[in-house]
Amino acid sequence: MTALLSEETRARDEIARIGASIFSRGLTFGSTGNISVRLSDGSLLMTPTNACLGELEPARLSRFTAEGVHVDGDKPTKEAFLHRCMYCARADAGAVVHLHSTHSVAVSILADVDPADVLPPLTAYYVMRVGTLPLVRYFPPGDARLAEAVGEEAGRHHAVLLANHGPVVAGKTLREAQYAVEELEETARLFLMLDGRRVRPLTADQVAELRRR
Ligand SMILES: O=C(CO)COP(=O)(O)O
Ligand SMILES: [Zn+2]
Repeated sequence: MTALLSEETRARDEIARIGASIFSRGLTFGSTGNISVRLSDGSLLMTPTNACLGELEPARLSRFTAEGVHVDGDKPTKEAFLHRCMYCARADAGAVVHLHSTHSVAVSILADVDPADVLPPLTAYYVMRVGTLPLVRYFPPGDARLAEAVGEEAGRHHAVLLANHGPVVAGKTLREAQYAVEELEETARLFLMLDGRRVRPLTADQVAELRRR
């Protein structure tokens, strides 16, 4: 019990710290975005709805039992079901981060991207931390159909891009999810910067070599 309590306390503090870091660097705005962590007993901590990621209070985070019952904290994010769909499909996921990071959102609005894999393999770190990125078709924020559509991709992909909305990324740890969503955002930025230029993405062999590691 003591070990579990300290695990929970640490997770609450980490959510607030990483939320503040994300917000202070302009990676999401206003009250957009949400973060969750799965504890070792299967219970979930989530950011409350309409909370600013820059000002999270560890004690007010929403907590769900492993069975999905909201037991304490403020009213949870409207994307709670979406986060749960990610965890259901990915047994190894320990955290999920959803942001409205500007360049990723911009790419989610482009008409001519490949919905099976939105961004090209521009850099090794993108391939290592994100890999492939399917576009999930548009549904309103918080809609059960959006969560279901994410759930359909989540078994094969830890990162997805919600059309006209933003990225959702799972990781084994919150750090891992944070680093992956930041890599996605920077790659989206590079992709937009390079628009109209001739580019030399990694070759299929180079991508395959990174995946074997
Ligand atoms: O990004 C958001 C919805 O997609 C923010 O919603 P919440 O404030 O309910 O977490
Ligand atoms: Zn959102």
